[in-house]
Amino acid sequence: MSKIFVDACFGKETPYTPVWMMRQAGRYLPEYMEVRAKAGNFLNLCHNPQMACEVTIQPLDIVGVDAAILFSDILVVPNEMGMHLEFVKGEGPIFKDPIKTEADIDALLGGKEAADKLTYVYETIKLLKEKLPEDKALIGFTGAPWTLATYMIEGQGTKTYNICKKLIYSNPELMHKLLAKVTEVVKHYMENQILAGADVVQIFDSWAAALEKNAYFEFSWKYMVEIAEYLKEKYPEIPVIMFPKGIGQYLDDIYGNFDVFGVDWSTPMALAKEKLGDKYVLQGNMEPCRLYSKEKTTACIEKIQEIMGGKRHIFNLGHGILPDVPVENAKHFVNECHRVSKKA
Ligand SMILES: Cc1c2[nH]c(c1CCC(=O)O)Cc1[nH]c(c(CCC(=O)O)c1C)Cc1[nH]c(c(CCC(=O)O)c1C)Cc1[nH]c(c(C)c1CCC(=O)O)C2
Repeated sequence: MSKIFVDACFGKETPYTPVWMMRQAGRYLPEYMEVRAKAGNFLNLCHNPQMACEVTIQPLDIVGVDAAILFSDILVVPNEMGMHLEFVKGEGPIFKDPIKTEADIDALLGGKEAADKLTYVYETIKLLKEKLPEDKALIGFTGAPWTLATYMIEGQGTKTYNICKKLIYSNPELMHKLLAKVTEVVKHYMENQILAGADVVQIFDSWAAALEKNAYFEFSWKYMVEIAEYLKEKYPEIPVIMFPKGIGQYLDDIYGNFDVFGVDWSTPMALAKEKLGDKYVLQGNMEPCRLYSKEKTTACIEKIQEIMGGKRHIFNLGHGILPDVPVENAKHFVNECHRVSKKA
């Protein structure tokens, strides 16, 4: 049976435009909070395939999205490369011993060896393949090497990226050494997710907008394309989605072999269509805060539909759903995407 989401990723005609939401398995769902409480904490939940499988499926049953995204986190990768990871309440993720020197990079586990340690992720995918309805796609994912490196170097989330930028402008070779090492792990990580059963993969570059244009293409996009091209060469039937957040000013320079370009909420959809719509299927891009109003949600969905015309498009938010959004409004978003795009 063909999956509407996979068809849409390849730009094929579908009965309606499929929709999913970044961060769709998460804290706005009381059912998620229940499972997380049982797990004890967020990382335990990521490490437990049964529970991770359960929360991955929740948004399909509750909100009605067309694809499931594997429940995990981008930071399990540096964690399995040997960095101690903690999620501190109210502060987010913390690496207590951030990368500072070449010796720190050399000490990290690399390549397939590191990727093979993420067994709980592959177990979750295998369970999901048994449980998901045949017509629903499963999206695997990774963080982009640059976004992962920001946490590995800063030790936590950052507003200024000043330690990373100091490295980029004072010792670019060292930054490239780290990025190249993370890239090798991520290639195998994505490959392992595909072999376990992921139907589609997305690369999240959440902190793309931290870099000026030249630096962005040199320190981030190049590595994302390297990963995408590795996967497309071996697994052409698996769509690759790229999501570099906040780089609407750099669209003229986007290149590479991948299928779907994720448009964030700060980039006008019409601009993305003009610059990239012939080359890539576009995904996005409602401002997630519109979910606080059903009216504003409908208005935005109608506008996006008018621009995209139901062709070469996947509905999504322009970044993750926030924890205090009413579930009812998330359902409204999904229903409206289906309503406006349904073909007679
Ligand atoms: C930057 C980043 C991270 N993680 C991720 C990114 C890139 C995507 C993005 O930009 O949103 C990706 C991610 N994180 C999570 C998913 C699951 C799948 C999904 O539903 O999208 C995905 C795809 C679960 C999560 N990852 C996290 C949660 C919240 C943890 C909890 O349950 O308390 C979830 C559901 C925690 C997390 N994880 C991360 C941070 C900064 C935080 C804390 C911030 C916060 O609390 O929102 C790192």
